[in-house]
Amino acid sequence: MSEHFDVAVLGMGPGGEIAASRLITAGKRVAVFERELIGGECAYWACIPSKTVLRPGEARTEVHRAAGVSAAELDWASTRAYRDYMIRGLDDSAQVDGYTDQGATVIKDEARLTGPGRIQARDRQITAEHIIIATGSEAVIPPIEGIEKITAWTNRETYTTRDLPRRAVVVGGSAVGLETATFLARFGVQVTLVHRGNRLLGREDPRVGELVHEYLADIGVDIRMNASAAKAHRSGEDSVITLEDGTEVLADVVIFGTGRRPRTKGLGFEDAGARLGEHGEVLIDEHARAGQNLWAIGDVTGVMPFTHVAKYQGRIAADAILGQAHPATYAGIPRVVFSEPEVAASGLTRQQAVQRGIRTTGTELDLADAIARPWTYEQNPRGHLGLLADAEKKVLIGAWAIGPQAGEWIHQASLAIRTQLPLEILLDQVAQFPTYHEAYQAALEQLGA
Ligand SMILES: Cc1cc2nc3c(=O)[nH]c(=O)nc-3n(C[C@H](O)[C@H](O)[C@H](O)COP(=O)(O)OP(=O)(O)OC[C@H]3O[C@@H](n4cnc5c(N)ncnc54)[C@H](O)[C@@H]3O)c2cc1C
Ligand SMILES: NC(=O)c1ccc[n+]([C@@H]2O[C@H](COP(=O)([O-])OP(=O)(O)OC[C@H]3O[C@@H](n4cnc5c(N)ncnc54)[C@H](O)[C@@H]3O)[C@@H](O)[C@H]2O)c1
Repeated sequence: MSEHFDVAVLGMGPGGEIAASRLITAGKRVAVFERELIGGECAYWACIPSKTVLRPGEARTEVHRAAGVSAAELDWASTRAYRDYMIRGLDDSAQVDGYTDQGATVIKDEARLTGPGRIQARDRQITAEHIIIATGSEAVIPPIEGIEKITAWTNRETYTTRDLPRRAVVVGGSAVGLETATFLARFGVQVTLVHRGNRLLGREDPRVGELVHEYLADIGVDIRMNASAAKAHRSGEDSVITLEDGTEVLADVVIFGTGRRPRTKGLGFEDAGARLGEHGEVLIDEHARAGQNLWAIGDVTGVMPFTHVAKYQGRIAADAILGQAHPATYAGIPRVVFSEPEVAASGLTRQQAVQRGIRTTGTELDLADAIARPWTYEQNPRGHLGLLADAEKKVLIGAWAIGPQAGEWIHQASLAIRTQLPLEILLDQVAQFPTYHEAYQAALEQLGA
């Protein structure tokens, strides 16, 4: 006999958690399914451990760069201990109890859909009026001949490792690759970064890639551009990657930051009415609807694979189920890479704007030339801000920033892009002196806003 619920949530990463919590609070009868750990990739193997282990290196850099303070040393054993605390020792029993106490039915098993409104988890049959698919994504390792012979890690092994390797090859020059290279290099690991594109962070403005390249090279990362990992073999203790031009790079471990794929295979989503896109993602409308009473949120949708987007879509879907539908809009959502210093972007790149036929004006500001905060913050100050405006509508359409805490101060641009705030209002904003936010006024004046 099957059990019936108002809503079933498949996958309890950040997207599933937000949706489930909202629905439980609204009094719905909710069943949640999780095949691994409640909290998902983000909480145990991705955002949380990576940002936790990046922070000591960042703090040490700040100590070294601030005038009048010295002697900061990194300690892997205590960093690891704090990381393990932050990832709850890979134990989600408190989360299971928490949801159970709130009245949800927690099923720690893999679920698959067997038809509209029907779910199976092991031998348990469940029906639900609404189903939310929140099954996330999984790391992709490119098909490389000989890969089985080497020590190959993804983010999972990297961010739960007990011991640091002495030498690492990091494959992929996007968010995972850059954050991983920064973390390891800061802890004294000899890092070679192999990237097949001609610039790092290839989806961002080319200037961002250039600046990131300089900063990463400065901390000792050996960067190989236009280089694709073609073959792999083991030589004694070494894992060896042969690049397409025949060059060999060797290390104790090869870490892949080569993208992720939506987790949809074999889960019966199409039988329940969902349509999958060319990368296997569940296609959704602006309410996160994937079919009749079927919803999808987070990485599985392939819309913007970030935790803040998974959480946003969780709110969108839950509100639609609760009869308070409001459409999602993805304009101006920030994209931050927690390298050193941080890289942040929002809205369109110039290339994307041109493709949409927008006439643009843009500017780039070296923060040290324009504002005081970088100088009071550190010696030899770092930081740039780039702004892109629609020349006809006179609104901001894109922004990028590199500098200490850029992930915090990008939000001013995010809000302006999202709300299409007129440039003249933005220019009339008065930022606290001396802060990084002052860069916006300087850049807007340079832009001739
Ligand atoms: C190294 C790394 C660092 C990152 N850092 C950041 C960051 O700093 N900021 C940021 O915004 N994003 C970051 N991301 C991206 C972020 O991790 C994802 O966007 C986010 O986890 C997506 O959330 P989700 O809920 O869609 O899926 P997930 O977190 O992937 O969770 C999905 C859950 O569903 C479960 N599941 C899957 N299939 C089933 C099934 N059939 N039945 C039951 N359960 C199932 C899984 O076990 C998992 O727990 C990072 C990613 C990586 C790899
Ligand atoms: N701070 C954050 O918000 C954050 C941090 C990490 C990851 N993430 C998210 O996680 C997802 C995965 O990130 P990612 O960096 O793994 O994926 P990605 O898809 O952004 O980038 C993968 C990179 O690997 C390169 N690559 C692929 N195969 C290669 C090969 N054989 N040799 C050399 N280079 C190769 C690609 O050209 C690409 O640049 C992204 O969507 C990202 O947004 C977010």
